[in-house]
Amino acid sequence: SGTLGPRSGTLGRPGDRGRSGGGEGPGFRTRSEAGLARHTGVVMAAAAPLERPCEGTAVAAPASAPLERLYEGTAPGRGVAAAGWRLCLAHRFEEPRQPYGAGDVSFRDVLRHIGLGLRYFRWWYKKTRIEKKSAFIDLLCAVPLQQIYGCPLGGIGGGTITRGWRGEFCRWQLNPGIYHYGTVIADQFTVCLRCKGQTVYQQVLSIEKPNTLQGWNWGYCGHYAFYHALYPRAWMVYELPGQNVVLTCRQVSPVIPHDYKDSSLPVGVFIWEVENGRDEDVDVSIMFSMQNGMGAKQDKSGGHWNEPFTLEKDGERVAGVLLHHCTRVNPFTLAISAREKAGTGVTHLKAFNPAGLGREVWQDLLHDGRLESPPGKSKLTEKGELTAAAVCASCTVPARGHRTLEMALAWDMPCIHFGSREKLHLRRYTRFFGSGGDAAPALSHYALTHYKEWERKIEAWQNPILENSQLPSWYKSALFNELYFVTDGGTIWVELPPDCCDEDLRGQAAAGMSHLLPVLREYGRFAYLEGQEYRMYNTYDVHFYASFALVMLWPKLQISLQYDIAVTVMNEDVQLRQYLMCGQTAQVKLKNVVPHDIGDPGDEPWQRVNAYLMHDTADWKDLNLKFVLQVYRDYYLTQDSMYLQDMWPVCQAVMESELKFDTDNDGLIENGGFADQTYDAWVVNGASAYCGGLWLAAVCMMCKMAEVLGDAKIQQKYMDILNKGKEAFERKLWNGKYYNYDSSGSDASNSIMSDQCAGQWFLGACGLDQGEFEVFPKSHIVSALRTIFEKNVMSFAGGTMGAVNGMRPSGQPDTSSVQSNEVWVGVVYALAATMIQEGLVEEGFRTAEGCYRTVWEQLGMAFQTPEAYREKKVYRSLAYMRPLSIWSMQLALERRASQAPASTEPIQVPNHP
Ligand SMILES: CC(C)CCC[C@@H](C)[C@H]1CC[C@H]2[C@@H]3CC=C4C[C@@H](O[C@@H]5O[C@H](CO)[C@@H](O)[C@H](O)[C@H]5O)CC[C@]4(C)[C@H]3CC[C@]12C
Repeated sequence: SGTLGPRSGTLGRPGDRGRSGGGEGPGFRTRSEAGLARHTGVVMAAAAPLERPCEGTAVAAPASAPLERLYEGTAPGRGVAAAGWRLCLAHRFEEPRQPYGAGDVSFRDVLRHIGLGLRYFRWWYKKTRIEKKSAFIDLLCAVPLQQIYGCPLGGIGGGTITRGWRGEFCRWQLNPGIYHYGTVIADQFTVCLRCKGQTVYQQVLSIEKPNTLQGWNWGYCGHYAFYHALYPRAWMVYELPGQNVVLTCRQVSPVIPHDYKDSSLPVGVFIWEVENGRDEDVDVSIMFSMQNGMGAKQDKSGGHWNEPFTLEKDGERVAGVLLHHCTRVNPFTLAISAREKAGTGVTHLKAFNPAGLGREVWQDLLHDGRLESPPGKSKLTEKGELTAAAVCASCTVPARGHRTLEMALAWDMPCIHFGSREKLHLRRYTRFFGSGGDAAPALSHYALTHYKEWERKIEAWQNPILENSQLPSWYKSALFNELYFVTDGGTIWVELPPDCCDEDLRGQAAAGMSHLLPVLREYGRFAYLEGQEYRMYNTYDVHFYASFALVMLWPKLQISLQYDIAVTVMNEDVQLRQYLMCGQTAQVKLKNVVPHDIGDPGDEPWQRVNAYLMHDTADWKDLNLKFVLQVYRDYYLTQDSMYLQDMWPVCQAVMESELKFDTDNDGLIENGGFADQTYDAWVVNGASAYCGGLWLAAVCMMCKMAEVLGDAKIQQKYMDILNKGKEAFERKLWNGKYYNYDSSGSDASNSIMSDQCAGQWFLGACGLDQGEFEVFPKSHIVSALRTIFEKNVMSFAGGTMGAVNGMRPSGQPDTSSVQSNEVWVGVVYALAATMIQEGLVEEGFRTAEGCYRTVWEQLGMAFQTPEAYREKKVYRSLAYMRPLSIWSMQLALERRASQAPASTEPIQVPNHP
């Protein structure tokens, strides 16, 4: 009976009926048909989707973690990482969260924001309904939550294609910064097994049962497979029920710290490890099928076509199909391919109709485990017509043996236009692969011949952390998996044109930033969105948190980004517009202030900054300070003195602008009585823990930078301010346990803000937190952090959801604004880092763990970590930049490790108080 059952020992147990999903053979309708085929060697094709419910009586779960509970396989897969985010393909996330909407706003908040609501609606209507453009934040059409996402494919800035954890190709960012959400059903891997010249099993490796391509055998039983993500790699392990064959697909993207070439490539590689547990040889084929397009309406716009290709170079041969997607704006070519080598044959089908039954493809593969295709190019698609292609890699796996098949997906969209279509930009990878639009074969070849090197580098980077037994497993998953946003944050990485004639840049270079042009020429321009739903590039108040990932892993990109910000500081945009929060009219951008963002991909980023029009951010208190803090932090970590020298005048200019916010001349800035900082719907009045703390830290760093640069006059100026400001800060805000939210004396001014130590966070990260540089008394910082841990963390949701932004001293979340009772994941990771810096290591881990478990395990928001969630019901802004701040935890840990004698004890998580 052995070959048809999932495996010996499970076959025939109660509740097993129908559980084998697609395991009964190549499109067999019933077990008796399968049995007949087995005995007679007759193979039948699937005609219609087979109703094989794979639910049944639950059996003892081999895995303990909740996300793996439903896994019924026993195979560990081949080479799967130990740490990471793992779940069974049959898993379902139970908690149905909603995007924050008007219905979630309390009556008090409705009254508070009625003006904004009306102004926003008027603006939104004009933008989306009259101008037919999309809104940079669409509050009225939030992206619905889909608990499906897994690791994205692709390097940095060349676009990304996200695969879901069930293997689907479902999130597309090929047009820069613009997301298309949709699973393309034709994009699949299909396995065909043949023994002694007969096909014995053919199955789409998907648990879907779609209503197209119904001639394919869908509905693989998710209980026999699991997904494991450890960005930039992911594994899918499939036990083929009844076949004694295990497939492990390892997905690799070139995301390699300190690498500025391969990390820019728009490619992903799939390495299929096939383990044959049988006593006979098996011929195994993996077919990779793909639609020409991303499932959007342009797929039917006509004029698309496919063609086969082979490329042999340095004795390595790659074969596949190019899918030319010929849109008017941002045309691109997709390439699916496989590596040909001794014992591995590659065949293809250059075109099929993905909207039909797909029988011709299925039967073709079923027949001999290969694909046949007429020679030459396909014809152009007609309007309304879709086309797809497939490539198939085949080999013989000896009895009890193992073989590897290597496949790749590449996409080549070298020249891009943003929404305004004013300027043509060349992506970073074009400097290595050209901008002619014909690079897909070379990209595929390069990916398939270099992925081993990429993996060696990825392992050399990740292993010291993964092998550190002191670190909890969830942290290892969080640290690497949150990094997805560096590529999948609508990220773009473009070249500065060689003949750059941008007057603004030239002016700045002449005005003293001697390394501006060399840096931008060598490393290009980098930008990522505030969030996939908050479509603004390099939102600076948020990047402040996320920048740790960039400066630690790709420091040159952080430096390049900072140069871009420095240029915008010097520029102005005199156009007037109305701001939505308060309704006042003011200039888009003032000179000598840091912008909120460098623009909307729907417009012309870099050219027109400040896409954000909720507030006039020239009056925000945090942006200028965050520039100064990053400049010194970057210098401290990179020791790049040219950068420091170039940024110094800019730091002085923004600090001069900031000084006007010290209205009472006590050395401490005051907030303006509106939400004038990153918490842009949480009003602050007078001196505040958050902005006041950032201010003192920035003043301290000005002193330090002046010292490094030998500018005694400026050093003295800022020393004087610092001494006065420190005294004012303690006097106005310290209450004996923590720093009050603000000094306004309002009902909520003594709220406990989770982010009150943000200034100390940066000081500590730069080693400026002790001795002559101690800005905040150590004992006060530790007391504040302990209070936050006790109140914002442990008294909120039982200590299981991270830290709420604002907590009343009574232990109730602060509901004085729509943001004070939210948890901001990126703020929580930053808080955890601050705790670690200050020696509250266990508290730090406990705090951060709540967010990881909530987002990744409870809410099913993997690879789309939101900006915020509340204790119940709602979240806000999926796939957000700020959580990259988790890398500051790593910096804090590394700093501690370099200072303390080594310990082998795992980090203990404290119990509830
Ligand atoms: C009259 C209506 C029925 C009542 C309507 C109330 C709503 C208008 C408001 C309730 C909640 C408000 C939103 C809260 C958060 C926002 C985010 C902000 O953008 C970015 O936010 C980051 C903080 O999360 C910040 O750090 C970044 O710098 C910002 O780029 C934009 C405003 C808003 C969407 C805000 C808008 C109004 C409400 C929906």
